[in-house]
Amino acid sequence: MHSVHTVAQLHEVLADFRRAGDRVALVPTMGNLHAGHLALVERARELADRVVVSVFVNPAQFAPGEDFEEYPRTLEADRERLLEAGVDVLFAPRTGEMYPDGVGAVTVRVDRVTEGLCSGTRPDFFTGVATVVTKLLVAARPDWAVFGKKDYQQWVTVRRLVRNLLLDVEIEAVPVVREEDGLALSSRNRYLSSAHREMASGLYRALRTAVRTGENENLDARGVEREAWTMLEAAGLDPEYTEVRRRGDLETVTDLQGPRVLLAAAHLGGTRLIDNLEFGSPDRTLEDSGSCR
Ligand SMILES: Nc1ncnc2c1ncn2[C@@H]1O[C@H](COP(=O)(O)OP(=O)(O)OP(=O)(O)O)[C@@H](O)[C@H]1O
Ligand SMILES: CC(C)(CO)[C@@H](O)C(=O)[O-]
Ligand code: BAL
Repeated sequence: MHSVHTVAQLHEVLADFRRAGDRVALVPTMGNLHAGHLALVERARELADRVVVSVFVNPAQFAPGEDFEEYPRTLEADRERLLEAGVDVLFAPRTGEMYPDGVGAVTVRVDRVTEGLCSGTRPDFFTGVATVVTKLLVAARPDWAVFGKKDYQQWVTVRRLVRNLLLDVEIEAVPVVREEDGLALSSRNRYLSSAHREMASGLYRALRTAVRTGENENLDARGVEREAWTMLEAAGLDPEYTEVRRRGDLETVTDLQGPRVLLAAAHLGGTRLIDNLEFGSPDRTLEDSGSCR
């Protein structure tokens, strides 16, 4: 496995792959790798001849007061896991490499799909993500880039970004990987105390129960959201949002007729958790074509 830290080194390695006719998939991460990330790597290996994983804790997506400093940085352990997983290139740039003229010198802003949901408490988050993902795609020029549906609004944002910047890359999504009790794997789970870790499975339970109740009792979207909110509070979590949107493009909806996703964020102690559950009828056009507003 090549371990590279600069864009010039990355280009050198990629040029060799291209000369051999190999196709490349990129998996962007912030490191502290777990089985969720490895599912992305596995999908990337199915798609492409060569897999590049980036590990970069992107300062632009953290607001002042968020956990940029504390975010777990475990590059040596990450390197070992990627080697075992058969990854070809680990790209771990320093901040100056990604932001030569400083964070904020150039930004990429995606509108509409970034409104509401996680933007409610993290208003600049998706601009930070869109900016760094654009840079990573330009640096690596992959044929595919693979994202997790755990960060659902991020995935939709990236699809809209790629479509509207006319970037020649396919965005591939991987379903949420969960612990046995249903908690979505996330690097931030390690912030949870053991008592809160037990309570954290209440997030996915609330989503499942709310969807089931909505379908059984013919609730509308607002009814499902209220149900999820109540379930979260009953499980001892502090809800930030619970929202039903159209699956795949996050259009706002009032009813449950068609492809839907219930998304939620909730707090436990100082830890913020997000999760989502897709439901309703399948809509291949929304999910496969990258169609966005
Ligand atoms: N449980 C999971 N299932 C599927 N994909 C995941 C999961 N966890 C993370 N990913 C995906 O891995 C990629 C990198 O995510 P990231 O490095 O931020 O990990 P994370 O565990 O989500 O960390 P954080 O706690 O910061 O949100 C993203 O595309 C994200 O959606
Ligand atoms: C996509 C990403 C790597 C951009 O920093 C990050 O938001 C993440 O890990 O989900
Ligand atoms: N997994 C998304 C990155 C973040 O929350 O900062």
